Amino acid sequence: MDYLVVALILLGVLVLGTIGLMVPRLRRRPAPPEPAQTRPPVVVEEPPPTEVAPPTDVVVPPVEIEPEVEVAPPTEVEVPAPVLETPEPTAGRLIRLRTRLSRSQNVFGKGLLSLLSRDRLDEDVWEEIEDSLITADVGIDATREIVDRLRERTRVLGTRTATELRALLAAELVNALDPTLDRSLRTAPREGAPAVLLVVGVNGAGKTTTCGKVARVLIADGRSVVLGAADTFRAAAADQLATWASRVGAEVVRGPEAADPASVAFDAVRRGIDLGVDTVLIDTAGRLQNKIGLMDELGKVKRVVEKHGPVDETLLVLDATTGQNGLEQARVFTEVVDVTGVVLTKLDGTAKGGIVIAVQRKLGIPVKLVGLGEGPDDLAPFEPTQFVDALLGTEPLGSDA
Ligand SMILES: Nc1nc2c(ncn2[C@@H]2O[C@H](COP(=O)(O)OP(=O)(O)OP(=O)(O)O)[C@@H](O)[C@H]2O)c(=O)[nH]1
Repeated sequence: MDYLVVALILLGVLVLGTIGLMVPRLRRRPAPPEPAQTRPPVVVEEPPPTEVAPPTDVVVPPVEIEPEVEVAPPTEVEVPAPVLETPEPTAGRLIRLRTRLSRSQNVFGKGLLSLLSRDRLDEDVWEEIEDSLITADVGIDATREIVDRLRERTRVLGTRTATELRALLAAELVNALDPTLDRSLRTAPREGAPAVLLVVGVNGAGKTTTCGKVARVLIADGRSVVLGAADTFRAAAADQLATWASRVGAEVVRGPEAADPASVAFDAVRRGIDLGVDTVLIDTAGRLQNKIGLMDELGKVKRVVEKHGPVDETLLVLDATTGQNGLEQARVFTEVVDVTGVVLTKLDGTAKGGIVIAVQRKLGIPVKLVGLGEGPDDLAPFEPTQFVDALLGTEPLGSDA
């Protein structure tokens, strides 16, 4: 019996031992792998108890939901085109500028008319009339002719009233300006090639300004233009020309500083041909020391340009304020190049409008354009009748003004 009890105890110990061995193993197997804890355990301190505020009515502002912004597809940024000026049409410009001309010629005109209003036209009065004309730069020869004719007609016609005398004087002045001369500018293209205009004259006479103004005149009349900056002597001249051109959307051909003027002129004409424009205007330098230098330079410009075709017009720019002295200088140009027309500038700045008559007589070349101010449109086609009327400061008689 004792053996049986001992055996049962042993069996019980064995069973319990086996269970004891199995349980830890079973427990360990399904346990998920513990994350590796490297930090030391954090001790969380309990916050001190806070007083809880009694609940209040919280006004929640309405949430504005922004409408979805439509993002436009990227567009190309448009650079605003430069605002081009619209030059005034040339028709009637002299009439518009008449006030300016009358103002500058006020003394001359008024003086003449008051002489003609005298009761008796004796020798002294005729002498005074002569002096007035000479002072106004009409020139001695032209003055004598004008006064002689006027005296003769007054005598023959028995003219006495101031109005009649004024009309006779105006007629003589117009006659001295030879209204039959062709004053048109040859600016129309020929056989598909642009007309070429050379602009020459002494330094400071207003060549660059005139080129700019003529370009505007042409553009106003519906023509297309290329400008050639062949005044390479004065660097600012090309910039000046470029400014004029940009205002009306014309192109300028310019060379590097001190470039050969002839090569710039040649390139300008070629560009004009390539673009198919109507007219190419070439600004030249005037600062030439002597006739030989002038001949060399202008002669070369002309020769080189003529490789493309003939020069249609050579405009001589003359400063009216330089009077008879300017005329002498101008004559040199006419000996060097074949001048086809005169542009008389700065007539607004002199009381000596009679220079127009002297210029035509001495040079034998028609005045085609007159400059009456620094403004862009202060250039007008020359018209003898309107000019004389403005010169005498009276209302035009029998003109279409
Ligand atoms: N009052 C007045 N000024 C004018 C007129 N024409 C030109 N001028 C002025 O005369 C000055 C000389 O003009 P430019 O065109 O530079 O003369 P330029 O002959 O080209 O001179 P260079 O290039 O030095 O040979 C400028 O200040 C013009 O504004 C005009 O009809 N009236």
